[in-house]
Amino acid sequence: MEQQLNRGGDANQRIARISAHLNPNQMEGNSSLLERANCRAKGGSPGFKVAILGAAGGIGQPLSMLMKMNPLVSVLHLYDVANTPGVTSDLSHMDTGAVVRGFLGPQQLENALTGMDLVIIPAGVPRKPGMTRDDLFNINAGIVKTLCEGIAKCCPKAIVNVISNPVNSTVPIAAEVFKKAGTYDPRTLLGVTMLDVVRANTFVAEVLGLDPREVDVPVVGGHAGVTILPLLSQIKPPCSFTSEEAAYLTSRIQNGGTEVVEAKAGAGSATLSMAYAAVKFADACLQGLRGDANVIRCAFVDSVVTELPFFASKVRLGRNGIEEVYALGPMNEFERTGLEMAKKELAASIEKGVSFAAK
Ligand SMILES: NC(=O)C1=CN([C@@H]2O[C@H](COP(=O)(O)OP(=O)(O)OC[C@H]3O[C@@H](n4cnc5c(N)ncnc54)[C@H](O)[C@@H]3O)[C@@H](O)[C@H]2O)C=CC1
Ligand SMILES: O=C([O-])CC(=O)C(=O)O
Repeated sequence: MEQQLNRGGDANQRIARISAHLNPNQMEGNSSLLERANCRAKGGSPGFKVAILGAAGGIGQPLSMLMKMNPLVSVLHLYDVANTPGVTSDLSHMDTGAVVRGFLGPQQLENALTGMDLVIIPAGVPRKPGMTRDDLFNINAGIVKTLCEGIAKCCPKAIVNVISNPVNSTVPIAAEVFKKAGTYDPRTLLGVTMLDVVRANTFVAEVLGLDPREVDVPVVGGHAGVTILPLLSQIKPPCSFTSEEAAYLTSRIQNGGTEVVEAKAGAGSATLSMAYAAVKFADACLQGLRGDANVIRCAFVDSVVTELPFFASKVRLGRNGIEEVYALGPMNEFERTGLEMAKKELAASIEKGVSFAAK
């Protein structure tokens, strides 16, 4: 008997294990017999530290689960103003490598952010039918501003993925906050437009009768209505479209978000496909940080490819975040007309974000 107990470690280790079982929440500030410092370390498993802000929401929960399954993640911090204990407890039972810790409320924001390599922000309210993304500005602008102030203070070098809408304004707000704090590095701030690419690949594959996994459509501009500009002429594999097909596909891609908002009939906007897209994008950022070559995705970034200060286009991701922002490439007349419409709306949305942050 004694031998068996000894095999299981000394008394302190046994108590620690029992206590861990009694208190699995891994919540910041939870007191129990077990201090986290007493846990047996996981041997410094390689990987990145990722924080999700808004982790208990419609996007946040599936996003947190998918990031818990990501082998590139060693530590996953889940922050929200509500419900993080339950989400953290639940996810902490998954037998994947990432260690999950939960953080609840503004007092715990700094601890949630300290030491992070990548911060993903899906915090904020979603649309209801009849609303535009810009209608979310009044609530979400302040949320993103406060969270970015925390990032500037606690992990100024982290890569930041902004999901909260309206992305066309929240990314400029984040940039202004970082500029004000003296921490702005345009290579590390990315508005997540991956869902537009995911939708474009899916809808184009439907029309062409292809497997969506074989299709790659660049989507440039921004992330709202006409600012979402799919470049069907640059699709891989190369394919041609009739003008009716191009008009149908462009409209469906631009209105994909509204399609989901209407189908959910008041219960929110895209969450599951967004979580999938966010993880696809976050994984690319982590691959870049790891030093993988040729990691290229579309994102809404600080840019000189047009006269606007921000624009979504293809970027190459690397150890410093964005290593290269690609020019838009050749466009047909339909796309050039779309580009002019996109730029007009984008300019106003960017300006709205910049002046909000200046207040
Ligand atoms: N970039 C994109 O492609 C997409 C963006 N979105 C946007 O993502 C945002 C989130 O959408 P859902 O997850 O569906 O909303 P949700 O309402 O289900 O979840 C939002 C979460 O944010 C939390 N939250 C609110 N204020 C916070 C704060 N100050 N700090 C931390 N967390 C806070 C809430 O407690 C909630 O858990 C919305 O703004 C939505 O428009 C949605 C789909 C696609
Ligand atoms: O449409 C919305 O409000 C959410 C969103 O950004 C999207 O699904 O693309």
